[in-house]
Amino acid sequence: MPSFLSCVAPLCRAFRPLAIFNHKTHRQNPLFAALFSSSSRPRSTVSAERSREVIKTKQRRLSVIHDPYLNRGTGFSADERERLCLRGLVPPREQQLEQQIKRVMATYYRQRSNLDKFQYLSLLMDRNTVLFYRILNDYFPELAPIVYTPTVGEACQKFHAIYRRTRGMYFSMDDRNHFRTMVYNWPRPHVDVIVVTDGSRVLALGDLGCNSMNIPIGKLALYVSAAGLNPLRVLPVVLDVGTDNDELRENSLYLGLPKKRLKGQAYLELIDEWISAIRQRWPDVLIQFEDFSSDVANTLLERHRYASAPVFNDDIQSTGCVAVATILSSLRARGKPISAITNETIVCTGAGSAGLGVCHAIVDAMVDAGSSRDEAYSRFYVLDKDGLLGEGATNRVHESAHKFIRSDLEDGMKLEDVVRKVQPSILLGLSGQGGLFTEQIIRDMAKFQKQPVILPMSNPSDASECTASDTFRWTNGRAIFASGSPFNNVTLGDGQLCHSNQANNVYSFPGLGLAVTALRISCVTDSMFLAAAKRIAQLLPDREVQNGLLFPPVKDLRSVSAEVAAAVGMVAVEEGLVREQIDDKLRTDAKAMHAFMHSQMWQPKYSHLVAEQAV
Ligand SMILES: NC(=O)C1=CN([C@@H]2O[C@H](COP(=O)(O)OP(=O)(O)OC[C@H]3O[C@@H](n4cnc5c(N)ncnc54)[C@H](O)[C@@H]3O)[C@@H](O)[C@H]2O)C=CC1
Ligand SMILES: CC(=O)C(=O)O
Ligand SMILES: [Mg+2]
Repeated sequence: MPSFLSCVAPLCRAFRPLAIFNHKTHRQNPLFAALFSSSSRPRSTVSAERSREVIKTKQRRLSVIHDPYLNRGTGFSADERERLCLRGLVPPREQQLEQQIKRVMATYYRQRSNLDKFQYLSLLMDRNTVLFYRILNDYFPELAPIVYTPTVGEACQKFHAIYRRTRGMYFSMDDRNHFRTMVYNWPRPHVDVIVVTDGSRVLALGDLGCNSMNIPIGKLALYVSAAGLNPLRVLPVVLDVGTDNDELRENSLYLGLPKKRLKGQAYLELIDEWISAIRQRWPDVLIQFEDFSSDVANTLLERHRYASAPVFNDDIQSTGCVAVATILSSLRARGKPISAITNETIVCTGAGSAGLGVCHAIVDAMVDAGSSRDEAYSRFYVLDKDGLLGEGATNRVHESAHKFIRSDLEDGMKLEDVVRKVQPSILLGLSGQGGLFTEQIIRDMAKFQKQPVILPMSNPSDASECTASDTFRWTNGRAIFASGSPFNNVTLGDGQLCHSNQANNVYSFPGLGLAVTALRISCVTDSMFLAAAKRIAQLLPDREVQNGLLFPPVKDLRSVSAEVAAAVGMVAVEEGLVREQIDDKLRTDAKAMHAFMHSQMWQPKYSHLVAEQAV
């Protein structure tokens, strides 16, 4: 029997010329109406109310302690100890979360390296879900660089060497034709978000094959911590389609298939089979494509974004969102209206999926601010490893780069020459090349612009095109700076405090996931990301923005995510993509939507464990 995907995919591909999702056209189309309104979940009306959580369990004794979601370590109450048969299995004195946090953090600080800290936190995550997320929330600015970029990069590189126990699911090319049964091996009935990678481009570290599992795990930890997704309902996935990383493939400790990467039609069919299997068990689940190399990232997004909803690519779309937010906020910092985005001159180094995703998102923002699409494209100068994309670049770049090809400048022109020639207001780094923005280039930027906007967005830290301290020194503190991985703020010799912002997609994807889950949004559209970007750019008062702080610090990510979720939710209502039945107040009142998103967040606290009778 032909699969659902094989039936609808050719029809959906016919709609691809609509590169920017036109929701009105799509809604009027019966095919899309059917796709986006179908659901296997029973409908219930959602309001801002939320009931207090009680967990019922049939488990007893050590199986309670060995289940990280039920385990409270020393924190079981007397009642729980009695009813769940835990007397004598844990030390006698009951402790509160605060005391547990104190002990865990003291041990954390004794870890010698960042990788040791990463491992220690992974073990905690395996042991006690609530304690892990409470600590991640309370110490977010300190711990995020460990569970996420930059340390997660090192943890991926060494995954085969430090592996301890499994988390998430692996679908390998040897499992083809079994995906539909394999999905039922996942023990939890509900999944809201899947982050999936094939490990073909992990940060700027290249092809890490099956070692990439820590990326989906890390991203999902951020979904839980930064937006309150339920940790029981997230699933990290690696598609092991081989690796072209010879060193890994030849290492006997490597845990993926020691085979070369699957390519071409066979690769696309494997992804089709996987998505179809996932949709069969969890029709509504949000699928986030993560760290797919640029040769497949766009193809996969276009193939699945309308055929299998909801799907998005984090590196293309959420990175675009945070870049637009950064630029809009930088306009406020420069004392300009945000509509002045149409006048920016942008040099972007990197024409991969992230670089082009960012450039296309900025084009959309310029069009939204009143520019024509052609005028918007003309504001860009995009470079790849061979220099400026001029007329000779047509054959070497992905078709999504064609609109950015310049006919007025020489193909392959060097970055320093481009900067001198066009005197950009914004310099974007999505090249993965650490140190690409040299002293000369940054000093030139500062010559041409009173407040040059310098955005080295590549990860991890070593791949950053420049550092915060160099940038502020070379511009005498005049630059507006945001990087992909975190840098400390910088105090210059004269005592001036310069803010280092983090332009990372963590500001957007968690909130998007919260909205999609809470409202059962059927399709992720580019207008949702634009609305989120505009919201993020307005979160801080003028006073702070004018001091160079572009958006709230990462410690406030939960409130940022609620704002993002509310913005996404309002767009979804307008576009007719909400499948949950919601009351009228939520449809019309942005404040109610915001309160609702807050109310939907999972909180890391010990809810009451109730012993259910085993049958
Ligand atoms: N801050 C954030 O939230 C995010 C950052 N990124 C980062 O963006 C970077 C790029 O990601 P992808 O586009 O997926 O990678 P990619 O490897 O597909 O693209 C890299 C691009 O940089 C170009 N390049 C290489 N050397 C260059 C040079 N000397 N000058 C100009 N261009 C050069 C390449 O030709 C290619 O076009 C990675 O470091 C990734 O970690 C990606 C997603 C989100
Ligand atoms: C942040 C991210 O998604 C990346 O560097 O790939
Ligand atoms: Mg990524």
